[in-house]
Amino acid sequence: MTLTMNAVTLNAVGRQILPPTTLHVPDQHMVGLTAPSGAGKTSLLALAALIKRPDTGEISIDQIPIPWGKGAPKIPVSARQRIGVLPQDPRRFADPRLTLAQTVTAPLAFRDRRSRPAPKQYQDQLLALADQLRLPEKVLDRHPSQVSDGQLQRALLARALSLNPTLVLCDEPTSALDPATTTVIFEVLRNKADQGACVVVASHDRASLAEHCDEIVPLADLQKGQ
Ligand SMILES: Nc1ncnc2c1ncn2[C@@H]1O[C@H](COP(=O)(O)OP(=O)(O)OP(=O)(O)O)[C@@H](O)[C@H]1O
Repeated sequence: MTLTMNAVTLNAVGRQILPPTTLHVPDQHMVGLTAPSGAGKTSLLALAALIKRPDTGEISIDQIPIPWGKGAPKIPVSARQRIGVLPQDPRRFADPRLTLAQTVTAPLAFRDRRSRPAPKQYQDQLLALADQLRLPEKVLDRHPSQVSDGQLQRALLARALSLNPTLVLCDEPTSALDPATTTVIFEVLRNKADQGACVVVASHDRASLAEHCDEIVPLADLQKGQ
């Protein structure tokens, strides 16, 4: 999958919180995005994830522009399911009522129109994802409050990868994590890119970005000359 964002902007409460920004990420490519706090990287990722719509500008996936605005067709669920998102702040995002096994397999259950979590039905995928992210099997039956930040973050990345997305977007995936967990997460993302996905990682961890990404792009550079 390729992602192109052409001069996208985003407004909130009457002011522009993301100035015109242009980003192109080809497939098999992993881009590290850096920016000072509050500069708009979470906003940019929300646009790329098709969670928010840009106020101006255009987003294309595989060179096909996403239609927005009045009368535009709804973005199909199948298109959204090709996008895996790891949000900032796992503690806020994770549902405290679900076990890690239920959390990881939730997108599979949703895809199959199940009304409730069914991790037993997806045992093979669950164990493969847990193995990939070095998530011990014994923690899968625990709830978020019973696991470490690193284990929770790895479970949320497993969840983001559960439908084998071709676009992977991560917002500060390793902030406050130990070096071993950081390495696991970056290696898994690198593997996804090597297998053909387009990966965008916003992070302050320059050393990890330099080690694993194809390029590091400061957000300010995406806003020059627009
Ligand atoms: N819903 C909102 N209403 C008003 N302002 C907002 C809203 N969401 C974000 N902002 C503002 O927009 C700007 C960009 O926010 P964003 O979360 O995208 O930045 P960020 O680069 O991800 O920051 P951080 O690294 O601190 O998470 C910030 O100045 C923020 O205060």
